[in-house]
Amino acid sequence: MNTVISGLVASYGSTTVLHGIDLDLGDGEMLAVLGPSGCGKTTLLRSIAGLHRIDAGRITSDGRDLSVAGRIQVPPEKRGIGLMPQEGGLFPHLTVRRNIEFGLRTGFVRPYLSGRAERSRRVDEMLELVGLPDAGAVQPSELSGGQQQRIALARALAPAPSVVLMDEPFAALDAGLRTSIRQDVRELLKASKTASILVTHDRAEALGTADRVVVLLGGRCAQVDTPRQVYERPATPAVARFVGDAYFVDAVGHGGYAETILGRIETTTRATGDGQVLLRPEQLVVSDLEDGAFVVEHEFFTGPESSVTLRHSDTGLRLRAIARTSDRFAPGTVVTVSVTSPVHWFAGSAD
Ligand SMILES: Nc1ncnc2c1ncn2[C@@H]1O[C@H](COP(=O)(O)OP(=O)(O)OP(=O)(O)O)[C@@H](O)[C@H]1O
Repeated sequence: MNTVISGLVASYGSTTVLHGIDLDLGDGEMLAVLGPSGCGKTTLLRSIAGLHRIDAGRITSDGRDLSVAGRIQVPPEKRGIGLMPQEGGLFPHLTVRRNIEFGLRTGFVRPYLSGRAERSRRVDEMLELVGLPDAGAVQPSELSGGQQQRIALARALAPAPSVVLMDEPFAALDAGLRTSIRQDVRELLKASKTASILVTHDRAEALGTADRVVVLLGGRCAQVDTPRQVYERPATPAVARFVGDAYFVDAVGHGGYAETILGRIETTTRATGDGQVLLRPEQLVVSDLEDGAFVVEHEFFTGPESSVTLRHSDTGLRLRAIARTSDRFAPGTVVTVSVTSPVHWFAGSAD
């Protein structure tokens, strides 16, 4: 186990922001911390980096204490942790080579990287790793946003940290570039076997990039799990809502299925008694049948697919479904809604 956080409590003055976080980060693992604005994501990163003094709990790396509340506070530059801030934070007046070297001159330096020739070789190695072998002599301003992020990663990785912390590193990039650069960054971190924590409030970024996702709600870990588990088997209704569009429908469980106003639906876990099922838009299929129980309210064309909002005629329940753009659903059309895959079950009420 690489980095272990136990019982971490962090505050600003008398306001507690993190209320007892337990987390572990395995060797080479990529963890995404996903949560709404103000839930404490940056505070968690700053605590791990040693930039924020914790009030209770402990942070260790490879068995070494980095922070123990009230007793030990290893300074940031001695933690063996690399930081990749939002928008890269490259020094504009230094060449790319000098930017990467900067991390090798300050802070924790591995003995094998302490000589001048070794440092120079390491910079070349890092430029090669991030796919920009000839960029050493240029100024950061001559590079695109995506290239600057690669250099920021090269700088963070140069001292061979055991962990790299990334705070919304792709926020300033446009949508298309974001998707490709985050996969590049993931591959680079995996290639160098470096563990990492990515802070984001972008669901797709967290679910599509990390090995495990930490859903942080109100300064507490609501769930720590693989992206698929977090999405398909959320621990609580609040997690379900945060990681995707979620609709809850009253149901009565009968073992492997539940009875609902949409009919009998298979459940992923054993369902008994009163509860609710979680429906995601992509699980719903809309069919144009005159005896259906739903009415189309709106149809939004988004290019590859259409988003159809629906209302149950008797109960007023509203759902959103994803439909093929070749199927047209005009407002007012009477339709049936069926569920294509097993659904997640919550015992009791989801509210
Ligand atoms: N220096 C500070 N002094 C006082 N309160 C702070 C300070 N920094 C953050 N906070 C408060 O602590 C809480 C958590 O902040 P934090 O920046 O960790 O959240 P976040 O999840 O990273 O938010 P965002 O996604 O908006 O960056 C917020 O309520 C914020 O207002």
